[in-house]
Amino acid sequence: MTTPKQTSHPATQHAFLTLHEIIQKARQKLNHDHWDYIVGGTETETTLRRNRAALDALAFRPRVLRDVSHVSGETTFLGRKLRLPIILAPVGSLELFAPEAGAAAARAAGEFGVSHMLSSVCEPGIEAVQRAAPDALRLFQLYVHGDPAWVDEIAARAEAAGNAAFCLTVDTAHYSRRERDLAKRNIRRHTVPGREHQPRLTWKDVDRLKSKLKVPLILKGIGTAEDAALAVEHGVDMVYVSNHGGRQLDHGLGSMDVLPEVVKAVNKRATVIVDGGINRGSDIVKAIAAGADMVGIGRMQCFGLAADGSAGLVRTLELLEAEVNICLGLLGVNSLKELDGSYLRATTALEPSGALSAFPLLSIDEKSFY
Ligand SMILES: Cc1cc2nc3c(=O)[nH]c(=O)nc-3n(C[C@H](O)[C@H](O)[C@H](O)COP(=O)(O)O)c2cc1C
Repeated sequence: MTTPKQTSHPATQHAFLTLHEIIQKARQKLNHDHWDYIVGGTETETTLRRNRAALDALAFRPRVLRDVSHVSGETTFLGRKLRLPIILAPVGSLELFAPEAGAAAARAAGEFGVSHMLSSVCEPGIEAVQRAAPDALRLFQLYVHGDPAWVDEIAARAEAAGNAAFCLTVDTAHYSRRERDLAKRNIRRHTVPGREHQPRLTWKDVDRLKSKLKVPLILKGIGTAEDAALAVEHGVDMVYVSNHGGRQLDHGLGSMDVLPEVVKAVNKRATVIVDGGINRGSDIVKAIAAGADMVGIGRMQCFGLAADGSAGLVRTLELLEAEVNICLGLLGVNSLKELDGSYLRATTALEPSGALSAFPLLSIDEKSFY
């Protein structure tokens, strides 16, 4: 197996030898409000748990004796070579618990070699993130909080700042009831000015945006084959399967249960991205084997940043890379390209699934309410 490049400081490597330790450190550093903001979902948190349940219900079918001495999780995305098929998913309000917020995340992405998608509700904003990480593969995600002229102005700024793709999040027509936040009166995000534009969006807005953009258009929050097919018909370049990490519609399917129908409907006419519960290298491998081109990482990104800023996030990515490479080698392949559905089999999950069930060595009570 090729030795993965190590880019974090030896002290950071020594401090975090497992992803468990990253999360444990994040828990120690975060106050209860910020912890619950990150780990929480909507109402019963069923969609959130189903994201993990769908991953946990897939087992691998390994092949052996195939010379796996040159394993690599590399891929090409938007014309750039990446070390892993990862988009650091858009996360709003990162500044609450990570001082440099989107700038720290973009810098980590550039330093390690993955892509970063900045949320329109994340500090320090488009131009400052460009200055912080000019060479990183940067993408931009928008919540529509204004009229078409407002959207066009932001799209033009995102393009001028070198963002390689523009993403519209479409699973937030209404802001959900996230009860961990509500019960603690942590409700700043529930009352954003201009939010009334979001429920009015239709496919006509997608057509309008597509006709204006010079960079590829991504729709984030696709949850059915029907909408995936519509997206392709409307010229969307990338279909992003997501339920917002279980933070929007409750009682939805896990993203990995939706992925196969979307892959089939898209039929290679667009790039397919998936997120939701992807916390481990083996989860990344499962998603790619099931037909995704790229995966989004939400909460793991938050934990890495909370644990140790940009360095903590680079370390998180290194650990994910180690897990991906070992998983690929043990499956009998040297690259992601060799994966397909034959490496997966449906099974039953062993543990009750939850935001932290990929980390059984932790003894953090996910359900406790502070
Ligand atoms: C704290 C937090 C804030 C988020 N903010 C945004 C956002 O601003 N825009 C967006 O499209 N998705 C947002 N998401 C959803 C993520 O982009 C992503 O879809 C989700 O986190 C993936 O699931 P995971 O956290 O299990 O990896 C947020 C998620 C979290 C955890």
